[in-house]
Amino acid sequence: MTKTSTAHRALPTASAGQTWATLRTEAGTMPGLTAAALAVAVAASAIGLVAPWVLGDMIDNLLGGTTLGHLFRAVTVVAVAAVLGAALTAWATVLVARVSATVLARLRERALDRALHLPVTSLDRVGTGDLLSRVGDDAAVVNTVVSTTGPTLVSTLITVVLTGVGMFAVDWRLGLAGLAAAPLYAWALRWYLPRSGPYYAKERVAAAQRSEAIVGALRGGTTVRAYRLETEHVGQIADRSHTAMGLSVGVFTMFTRFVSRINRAEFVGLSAVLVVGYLLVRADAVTVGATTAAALYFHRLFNPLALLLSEADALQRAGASLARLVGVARLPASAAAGDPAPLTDTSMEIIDVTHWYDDGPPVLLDISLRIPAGRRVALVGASGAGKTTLAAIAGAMIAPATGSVRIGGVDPSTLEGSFVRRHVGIVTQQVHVFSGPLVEDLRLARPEATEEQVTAALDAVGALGWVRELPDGLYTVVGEGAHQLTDAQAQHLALARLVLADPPVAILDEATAEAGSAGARDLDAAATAATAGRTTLIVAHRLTQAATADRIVVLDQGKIVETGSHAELVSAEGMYGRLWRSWSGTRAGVRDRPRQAADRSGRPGTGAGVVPGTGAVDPRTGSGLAVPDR
Ligand SMILES: Nc1ncnc2c1ncn2[C@@H]1O[C@H](COP(=O)(O)OP(=O)(O)OP(=O)(O)O)[C@@H](O)[C@H]1O
Repeated sequence: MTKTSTAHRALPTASAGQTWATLRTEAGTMPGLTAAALAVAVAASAIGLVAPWVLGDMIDNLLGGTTLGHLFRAVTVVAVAAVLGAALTAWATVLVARVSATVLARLRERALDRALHLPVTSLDRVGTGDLLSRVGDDAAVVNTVVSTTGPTLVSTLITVVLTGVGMFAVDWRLGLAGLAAAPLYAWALRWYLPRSGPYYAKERVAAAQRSEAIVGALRGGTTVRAYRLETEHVGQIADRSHTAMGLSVGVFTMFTRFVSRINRAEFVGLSAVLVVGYLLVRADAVTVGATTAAALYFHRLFNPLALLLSEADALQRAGASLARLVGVARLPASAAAGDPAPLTDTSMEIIDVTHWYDDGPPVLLDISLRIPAGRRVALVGASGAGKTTLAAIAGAMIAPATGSVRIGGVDPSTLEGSFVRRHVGIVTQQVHVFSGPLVEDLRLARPEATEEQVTAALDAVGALGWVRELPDGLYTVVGEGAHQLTDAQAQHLALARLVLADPPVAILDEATAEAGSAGARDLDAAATAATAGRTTLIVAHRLTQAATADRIVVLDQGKIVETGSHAELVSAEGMYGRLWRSWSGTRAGVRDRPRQAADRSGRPGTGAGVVPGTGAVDPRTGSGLAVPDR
């Protein structure tokens, strides 16, 4: 069976057509509310046409000699139209805001849902930054437009269209005269848009740099004072403030010039209507009242047009943000099907799996592997050999390009994601510790767990000692801005969560500690305890992790090159045997070496262990594959 690889190089951005289609579909799920919002907005704008019309009519009547009663009726109609128009406008604003806010909220939720269901490797690849900026910054940009100017813009747009129609209804020649302003409006916009975008971007960067200078100086206050750097820092902040201020003034000046161009367009348009009106009145083609109505209609366009034009760049920005949000929201929903049959057999089978990312070369080739229920298999190989990819496929985090996986004889891709998660526990290299009391972090694995059960799980993985020593023990608030845990402690927690969740199948891929260190011994013992009795696939970043497994599978460039028990592989003198001997020889030196700086993923050094191709122990980590500490 061939499946499409689900890894994404970057999160998609929707095209304009797709964005509109998504918005229409979303609005279409609330047909009553959407139709009511549009109808009320159209009625509110249409009622605004009444006053100029009546005033024009009144002027004609005055010129023709009218009665006081006629005049009074006209004034009453204008007053009623004004009150009704105000009420309808307010109502339309509320309805449009309700529709747009609901659509945005749904899009945001959907985008978050799709993002959280992305295959883990894809998420690693695209980075959480892009994702956060889409569901955070982009949604906020759209939200600002939707909640502040959005409803006004919708009614403004309708007003512009209806007023234009109104002008043509009075007299088509007067309508055409009004249109004379259109090129000038377009020209003003063409002048403004290409300048405003970059200017605003520069202004935002300058403002960010100013904040950075201020925050940097405040955070490093002690050092700044200790080295008497106050003057330099104040100078730097002043420089940046000056730049930001200069840009803000520049933005304002540019906007003022833009407004003057709009005013020019208004002047030309109104003059054209009046001149054409004068000529038509002289030729007896229209009345003075009709010309007045047309001029009033045109005047009525001033504010809406100015608003639309001045918000054009905000709209452009909101459009771009919306397309990014919709791009993620349109990702296919996670496959969920089938009635989950209870797992009676907990063996795991990987059948003829070949995998590649995007259009890249295969990173796994024809892998077949069976782990009998309750047994532990270790994956060993150089960095990039495909261990993490195979573990991710085994844990149904990504679908293989070809081939399949069976857990208890069932293909996990045909089961509900939550069902798979209940039966397959995964401990990855990056453990996230959620902010809050430590006990709550552990209860993520089993919300109903009692304090005794949580304590027992910590005890099982040997973490109870250090947890008790924390300022508030189990209730210590951990995570960002609170008590910081080390990488190894975070891994301990992940293993304790595994014990609490108690899945029959476990997949471990951690490379926190350096081989030979006390931390590694603790984590290896913790992993052994946490996986006892479970069908386990462990990505061995240290020889110590592999040696205790029931079976070791050596991967090289995506292929299985050796398999057997530790003893068998050592005596076979293949790749594993060479690594073993090499590592044993350097073990004393490794033990004394200080821990390398963690890389981006929180793993020490390369985290890999084996230098590709050579089969030698990586001199940077000294990890390679594992010798149990004796
Ligand atoms: N999401 C991804 N998109 C594209 N290529 C990827 C992705 N993840 C891994 N790869 C590539 O697939 C190959 C196998 O990577 P994988 O992480 O599975 O190897 P590994 O043996 O686990 O390595 P390490 O020990 O360094 O983690 C590598 O060439 C890697 O660059």
